Amino acid sequence: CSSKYVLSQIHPMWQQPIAVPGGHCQSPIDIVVRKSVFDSALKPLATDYDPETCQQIWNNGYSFLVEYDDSADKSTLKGGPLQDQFRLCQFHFHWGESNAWGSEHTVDRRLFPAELHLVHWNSDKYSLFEEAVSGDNGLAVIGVFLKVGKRHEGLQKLVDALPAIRHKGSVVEFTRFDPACLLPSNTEDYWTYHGSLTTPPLTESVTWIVMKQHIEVSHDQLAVFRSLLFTSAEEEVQKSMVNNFRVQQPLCGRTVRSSFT
Ligand SMILES: NS(O)(O)c1ccc(OCc2cn(-c3ccccc3)nn2)cc1
Ligand SMILES: [Zn+2]
Repeated sequence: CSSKYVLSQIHPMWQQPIAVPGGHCQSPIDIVVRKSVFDSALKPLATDYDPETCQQIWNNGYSFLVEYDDSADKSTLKGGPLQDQFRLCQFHFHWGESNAWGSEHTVDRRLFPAELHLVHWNSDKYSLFEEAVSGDNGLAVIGVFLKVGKRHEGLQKLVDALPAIRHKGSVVEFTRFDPACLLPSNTEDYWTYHGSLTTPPLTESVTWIVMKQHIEVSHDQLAVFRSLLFTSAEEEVQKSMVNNFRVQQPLCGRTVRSSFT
C-alpha cells in the first residue's frame, strides 16, 4: 500500500465511552485485588477444545477473530463460576500501539500490552450465539493478559496468518488450532464478575473470567498484530489496527470474586 499512508490515530469507535442506556454492568473494569472476595465454591476452569472445530481467521475491522464451528458441543467450557455448559465460538485480542498499554481489564490499575478473549455461549439455554448475546447468562468470556517476553510457539501459526488478513473484511481458512495453548498453565486462579461485551452491542450478558496468570509473547509477535488495519483495501486512508480497547467502566457496586486467596 505504498501510495496510501498509514495512520495510528484513535479509531472513532474507541474514542469515547459509548453511553449504554441503564448500563450498570459494563466492561471492562479495573480489578482492585484487595476488594475482590474469595469464593471457595469457585472451581477450576474445565475447557475441552477440539482443534478440528477451528474454521477461519478474519479481520472484522475491530480485531482479528479465529472462529470455531459451534454447531455442536465439541469445544466447550464448564466449571469455574459457571453452572451451565458453554460453547467456544471465537477468540480475538485487544492491543495498544505500544507495549505500555493495550489490555481492556487492568489489575490494580496495571495495564498489559494486550488481552486475549475466548468467547463462549450458553448452549444449555440457547441454540445460537446470536440469541445468547442478548440473553440472561448468555455468554462466558475468558480474559488472558499478554506480557512481552519470550516467543509463544503456539501463537506463531496465528501470527503467520495475519498478513493475509491485513484489511477489514479479509477472511482466510484457518484449521487445527488448539486455543488451549493460549491459556496460562494455571487455570485455577481467576477473578470473575458480571459484565458486558466491550464492543457493540455492549449487552450485559457476560460472565467474565479473567485469569490471574498471564501468557508471554515476543515483541515481534505483538508487532505483527499492529500491522493489521482497521480499514478495507478500498479506503483511501489506511489506519493501523491499534488501541482497539474500550475505556474502563464504573463498577457500580458489583463484586469481583476470586478463586484464590
Ligand atoms: N470484546 S468482547 O469479548 O467483550 C466481545 C465478544 C463478542 C462480541 O460479539 C459482538 C457480536 C454480536 N453479534 C451479533 C450478530 C448477529 C446478531 C446479534 C449479535 N455478532 N458479534 C463483541 C465483543
Ligand atoms: Zn474482546
